[in-house]
Amino acid sequence: MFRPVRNLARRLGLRAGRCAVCSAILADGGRSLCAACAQSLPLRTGGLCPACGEMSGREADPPSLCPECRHDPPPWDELYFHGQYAGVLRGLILGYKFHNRFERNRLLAALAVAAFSARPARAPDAVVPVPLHDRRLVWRGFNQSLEIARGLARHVDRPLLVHGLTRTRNTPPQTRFGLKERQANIKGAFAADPALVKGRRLLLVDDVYTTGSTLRECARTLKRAGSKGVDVLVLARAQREPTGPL
Ligand SMILES: O=P(O)(O)OC[C@H]1O[C@H](OP(=O)(O)OP(=O)(O)O)[C@H](O)[C@@H]1O
Repeated sequence: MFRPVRNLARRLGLRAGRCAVCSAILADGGRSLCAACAQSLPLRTGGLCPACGEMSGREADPPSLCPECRHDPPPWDELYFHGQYAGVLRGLILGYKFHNRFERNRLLAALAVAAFSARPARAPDAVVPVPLHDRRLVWRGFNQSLEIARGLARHVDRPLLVHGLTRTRNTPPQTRFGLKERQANIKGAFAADPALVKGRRLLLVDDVYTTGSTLRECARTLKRAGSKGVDVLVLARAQREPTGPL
């Protein structure tokens, strides 16, 4: 297909009938994944720290707090995520964000809903996406976290606070930095609107958690503005490399 037409069709989600991951033709046009790809997107439920999602144990192990979170608990109450930032899930997110695969929108929102619904969850008063700076928004054309948050807000039937948080600095992408630099890069980069968040229990949504610097900064900003409590949800949790870039 002529490339601009193909891209438009993708953006409009008009490639129904094919698996969103491998493009195999689906016998059942209502699904978005073939059986094999659906199997490669399992929900991670064990062998992890429930506070930060660090996956240090075997999957069969019950969740248990990691030493870091015991010593310095994160500024949120609950963390929900679908799976490790690797393999098919990582490919889905990267294609969505950087390779014009906007039609994955609904599938990624569905994975977020599955992560939220997998265990007894407290319904938030409202849902808040991690914002992009206006310049980054123009560059990408959409905010991936807002699109994921939109599906969640619909699922929990609560307001979506698109402007609950704003990004006040156009920070360079976190992917360029290691742990310490990520914390410095994102510090003071957000503002919260007290008129929207004060007194409310919020579900804060992002696509990927690597060091947690972005979510920590956002959660603290929301709490300083009077939020009653913050839970966080990400699609994927990256594992830290023992050495090398994060
Ligand atoms: O847990 P952290 O170490 O803070 O990293 C996670 C953040 O990094 C990515 O954003 P990035 O700033 O790279 O820009 P992007 O949204 O354009 O991907 C991602 O979308 C998260 O917001």
